Amino acid sequence: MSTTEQSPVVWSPSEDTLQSSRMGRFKAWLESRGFGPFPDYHALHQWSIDQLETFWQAVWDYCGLVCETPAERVLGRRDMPGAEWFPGMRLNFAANLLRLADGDHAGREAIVAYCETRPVLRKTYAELKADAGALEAFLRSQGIGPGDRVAGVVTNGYEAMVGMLAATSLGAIWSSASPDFGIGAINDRFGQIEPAALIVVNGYGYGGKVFPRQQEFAELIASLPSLKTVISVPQLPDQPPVPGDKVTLWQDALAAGAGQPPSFTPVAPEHPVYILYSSGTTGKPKCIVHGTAGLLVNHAKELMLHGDVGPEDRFLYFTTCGWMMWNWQASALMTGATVITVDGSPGYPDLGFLWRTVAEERVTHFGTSARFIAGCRKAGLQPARTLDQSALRVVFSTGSPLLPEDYDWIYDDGAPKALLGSIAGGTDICGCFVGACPLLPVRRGEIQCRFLGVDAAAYGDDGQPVTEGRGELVCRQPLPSMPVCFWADPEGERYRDAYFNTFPGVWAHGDFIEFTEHGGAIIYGRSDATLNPGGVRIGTAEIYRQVETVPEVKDSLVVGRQVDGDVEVVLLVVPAEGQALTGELVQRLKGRIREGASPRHVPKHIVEVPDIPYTRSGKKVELAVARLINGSSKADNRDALGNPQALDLIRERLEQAGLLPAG
Ligand SMILES: CC(=O)CC(=O)O
Repeated sequence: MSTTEQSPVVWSPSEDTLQSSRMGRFKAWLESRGFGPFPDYHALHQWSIDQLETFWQAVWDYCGLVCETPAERVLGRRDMPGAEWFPGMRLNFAANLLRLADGDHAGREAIVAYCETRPVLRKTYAELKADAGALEAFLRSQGIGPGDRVAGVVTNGYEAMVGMLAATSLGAIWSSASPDFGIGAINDRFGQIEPAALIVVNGYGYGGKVFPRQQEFAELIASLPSLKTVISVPQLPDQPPVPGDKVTLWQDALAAGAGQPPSFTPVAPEHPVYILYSSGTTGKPKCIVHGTAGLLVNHAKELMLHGDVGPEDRFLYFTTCGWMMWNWQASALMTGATVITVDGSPGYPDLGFLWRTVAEERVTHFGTSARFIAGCRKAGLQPARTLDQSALRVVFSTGSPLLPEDYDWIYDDGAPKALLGSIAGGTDICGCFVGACPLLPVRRGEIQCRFLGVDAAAYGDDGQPVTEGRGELVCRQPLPSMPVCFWADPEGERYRDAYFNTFPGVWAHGDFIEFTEHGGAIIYGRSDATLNPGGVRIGTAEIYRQVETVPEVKDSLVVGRQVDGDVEVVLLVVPAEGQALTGELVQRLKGRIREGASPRHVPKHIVEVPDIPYTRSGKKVELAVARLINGSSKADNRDALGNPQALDLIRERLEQAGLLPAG
């Protein structure tokens, strides 16, 4: 079957969208300047990678980004790693995020913050800017300056946004973690970057429960001697603040700086704006440093052009401050949209909560994870039938590959009128290589396109492009949001090792991908987790696609077990509520995998387990289970996992099944 038959069109842009979406207008704007003509999106994409410098300057100009001193050119050095973007420019990140905060837009809602422990908070652009200025003034009074790290242990709410804007306005570097991280996990991150300031909540709410954390956070403060000042956020309003002599209350910090506007201190284009972290499942997380201009221009392209987000829109991405989607969400401010933040459990009080919020808040762009969409499908939710979704135009999904059945769910019961934008990239680029486009149809099971300015391809092991079929996702030309460096990696060795060792001079992302005949993409999982039974490379998502649409299966994880120089496929299954892995279900799963994928994919062993381990940003940790089953001596960093006890239970079950190596 061709991919056209496998991937029918499930959504098409209207004539109006083709003309009036920002992407449509950008295309027309370029054509009116003598570029093109571009008969379709793919022609525009080709031009964007052929004329990389003209393209990125056009994004900068069209999106209305601001700088104090323009760049001498778009690209200095072109090498990867080490490409030099916008040399000579001086700019400020927060000034760009707040570029529409004055004039007519000042009174518009900038942030609507939903929180399990406090009432909904609504703040205008004028208020957000004023609070960012006040907090910046307080930070400065504490001796915080450009290049210092300001760390946040915060929930996805108003204070996180104000903290980030205050820090980046003064030229400091923002880095955040979620307060449900263990102290060890936070220390693994912030201990490396030595923050000068910390903004920390006194606890948080999740799933209807309250988690006070003052004592643990006091220990965290004691373990970070670099701190000059700490600001305690009253996330649990009835609870005491985080104790300590460096601590100022949030409201006192704002009062101290009240009336001072943000300075919007100009910095160089490569000046770090964010430090993000790899998941760190073995050893300490890598500290990934993102530069100001590159991240900004790439987010402008992704949000305004690919996402079609603008000043009239209402944008909700469900995330925590420990995931790069938080930084992505924050950049929606530069579009002038209202950002609706939600902190707490996506399933509290029930799975319908986010969908109801989308309807009540007239959200135009709703972002979530593939896991959440699959959960809604499995729970039989039908938001499209019961809620007013007339405002909703785009649903974004990321975190893991979105199954074809989840496209069906969105278009039957979820949000049938919306463009379903499956987007993929990651922390490494704080953005996407492939994703949504308002000018293209959505095909079942396919990501719509390569993003503009992204020279993505699938490479075979020989370092040549694969024209048909699967390969390593690579990027052959510099992308502005590739990291400027890793923290504390002066020779750039860890950075090169992470992305440029497989194919010198070419970014290898670590995803196993196929580009389709429509110019779309399908991701089959992480390339380091691919299975090789009989020497044939299989992506883990190929098996999840078959297994996770069986109603009796709640969750699953697949790994390769090395036996006598070959690989056996081992599938772990968490049965749905009230179900068990019976002999009949095992046979049905095998049959389904054989038919839907191939006989090669059929697992040799299928084992029932109570839970699947996930990273803190919601990704299955296949490699930790692979290490376990293959007796690897590499130690797991349990702090990196959201539910480390799942690994212990899997160890027990694998042992009972005789699948662990002796000794
Ligand atoms: C955009 C992404 O790729 C986000 C993620 O999965 O981490």
